[in-house]
Amino acid sequence: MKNNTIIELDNVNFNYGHTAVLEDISLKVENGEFWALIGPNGSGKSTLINIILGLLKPDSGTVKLFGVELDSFKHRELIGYVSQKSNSFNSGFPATVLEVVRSGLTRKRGLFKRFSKNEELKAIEALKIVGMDHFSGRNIGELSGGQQQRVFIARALAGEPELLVMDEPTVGIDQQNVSSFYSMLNDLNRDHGIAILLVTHEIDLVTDLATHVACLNRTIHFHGIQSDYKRMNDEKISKWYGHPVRRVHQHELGAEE
Ligand SMILES: Nc1ncnc2c1ncn2[C@@H]1O[C@H](COP(=O)(O)OP(=O)(O)OP(=O)(O)O)[C@@H](O)[C@H]1O
Repeated sequence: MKNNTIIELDNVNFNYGHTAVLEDISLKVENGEFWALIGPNGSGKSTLINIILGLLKPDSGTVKLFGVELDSFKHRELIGYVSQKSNSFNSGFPATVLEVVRSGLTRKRGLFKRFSKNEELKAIEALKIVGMDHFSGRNIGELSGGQQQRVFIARALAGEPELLVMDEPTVGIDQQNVSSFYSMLNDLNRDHGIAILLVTHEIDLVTDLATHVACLNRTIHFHGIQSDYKRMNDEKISKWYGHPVRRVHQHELGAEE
């Protein structure tokens, strides 16, 4: 299903009771783009994701996915979702890495049928993409948070999505592994052409990866290409964030451009 515009929000409003949480949100995500959605705590990021996933209905405005109005959209398999709470299995959880990834395929096979060889290969392929194929026989609960999160990306990839939506997938992952996690997302986007919508608090690191940035605090304060976001001064960002923000630039970290 090829459609250049993957997500199209037009004047979307959403309230919890009498509290306005999202106001006048308009945003377009095109095929192959990598969007970082940033904003302070409580700014409406998860609410917006839930609207895109069809879990919440906007009070007004329109949402189209792959060119189709949300109410009529049937191809949920085109969207893979990874939440911040995926990586919290305890060590005794009785499922192997391969089983977790294969469970991403069940929608297509129907219950109680055996997995075909082809599906098994798809699951292994997805694990290879996230660099976790050598863990396929291990119990999911024995892996670190970062490794579990890669497995959940593989699970989403096994369904062959065209868009990957992630809500703070690096929560609980240590800093060293966060960088390699983001570089894996970069490969997914560039080499496999998968569009990404990533909710994150990592306003420095991720904006070197994302092609586009949307800044949300109840309404969208900025949306556009990464270089324009980088050019904006920190005072402007602090203003809509509601508290002082200072971005650390790569050259300050001594990293090569
Ligand atoms: N089920 C709910 N009922 C009422 N209010 C809610 C509900 N869920 C969220 N809210 C409120 O809506 C606002 C937006 O919440 P949301 O979780 O979308 O923000 P967020 O940007 O994802 O926050 P965070 O970065 O802290 O995860 C907050 O003020 C929150 O308290």
